[in-house]
Amino acid sequence: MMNEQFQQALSIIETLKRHGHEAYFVGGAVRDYLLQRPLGDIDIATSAHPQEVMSIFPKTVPVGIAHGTVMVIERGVSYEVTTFRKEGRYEDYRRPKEVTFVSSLYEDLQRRDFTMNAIAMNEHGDIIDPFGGTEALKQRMIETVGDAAERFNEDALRMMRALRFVSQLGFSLSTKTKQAIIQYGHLLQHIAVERIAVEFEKLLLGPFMSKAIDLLIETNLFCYLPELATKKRELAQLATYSIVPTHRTEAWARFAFVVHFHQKELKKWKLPNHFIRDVLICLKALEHIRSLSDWTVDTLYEYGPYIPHIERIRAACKHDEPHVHLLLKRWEALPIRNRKELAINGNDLLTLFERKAGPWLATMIENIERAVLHRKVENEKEKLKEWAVCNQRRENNC
Ligand SMILES: Nc1ccn([C@@H]2O[C@H](COP(=O)(O)OP(=O)(O)OP(=O)(O)O)[C@@H](O)[C@H]2O)c(=O)n1
Ligand SMILES: [Mg+2]
Repeated sequence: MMNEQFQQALSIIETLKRHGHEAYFVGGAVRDYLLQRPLGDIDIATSAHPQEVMSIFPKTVPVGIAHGTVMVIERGVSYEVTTFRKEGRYEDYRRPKEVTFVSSLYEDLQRRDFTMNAIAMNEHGDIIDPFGGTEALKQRMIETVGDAAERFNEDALRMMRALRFVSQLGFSLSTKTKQAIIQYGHLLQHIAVERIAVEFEKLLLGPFMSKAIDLLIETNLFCYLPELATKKRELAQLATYSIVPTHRTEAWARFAFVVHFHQKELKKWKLPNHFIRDVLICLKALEHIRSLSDWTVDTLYEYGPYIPHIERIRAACKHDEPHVHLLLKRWEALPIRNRKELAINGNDLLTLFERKAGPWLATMIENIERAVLHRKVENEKEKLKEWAVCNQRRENNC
């Protein structure tokens, strides 16, 4: 029978039905349920209009009223409830500005991207599958609903979605779907970079990333991704890596490292600045950490929280085993993990030397930090004071 997440969501369907509307589970959750994979968000399609949905449920957020979507919150879980619709007028190959609500589930499913995503399930767990989605799941095949050209012209992002599903599920593209991507790949130029980046990130994180990257190359879709048109060879290199990234920072940093992206290129992908900063830290580390022996007391200390990312990327690029656990143990065993753990601070030193703050202070703290890290002195306040005074004398003598 239905799993727990669906059971929880059942009350939403039942409430809608009690008010005389049709309602079904649709989209990725039904697909993943049939594949016995962990479910993401649960989407519900209904004949009720957004205003009706908002009046029926006590807790709702109008997240996309224009597209017919209302978020319903029940017992702390949010569900996207979307009115049966077909896309309206298409502008510039992006999702339409307006939608037309339709009365039947069939028409709603008909406008969805792939057959595996166009399966509905009712409150009894019965499957409604007018486009052969379950068969496609069995065949492990990604196939557009109806005419591929139409589906990709409605929303060109769907071509990226196809490849990210390849990466996540290991499925193949049907011949007609692949041909259409080759033919309409250029439409991706009309899509907001942020939306492309979301799909590309999922592609980078998938267990079948290599297969997806190979298809990105085979279909020439990579030509329409920011800063990648000239990076065919580098992308092909990325496709040879077998380690599945465990984190988005790791995924992007590995990608950036292989295709030689720097700040400028990462900005073109419109990634948030704080995230770019994290990726750049990993890239800097990868320039000099090439083998396990490059992990020294100093590099462990410098990159601390980034060690897992960096080590996994290093290993992936070298077709080597990552030694994350070992390195984290070594990192934890360091006398200090960051400057805040020093048993002495700036104020202590100002008092000790009866001097005004100045550049000398930063140098002094850095010297103490290095000395503690390399076990030249114990991390104890009195010992550090003593060491600081001696250090100062030594400096003055030279
Ligand atoms: N460009 C798009 C985006 C979405 N959909 C439809 O809307 C559903 C929900 O979209 P979304 O949550 O973005 O994707 P999922 O398929 O649910 O994948 P995930 O599990 O990653 O959320 C999809 O299954 C598909 O039926 C579509 O037809 N065209
Ligand atoms: Mg979803």
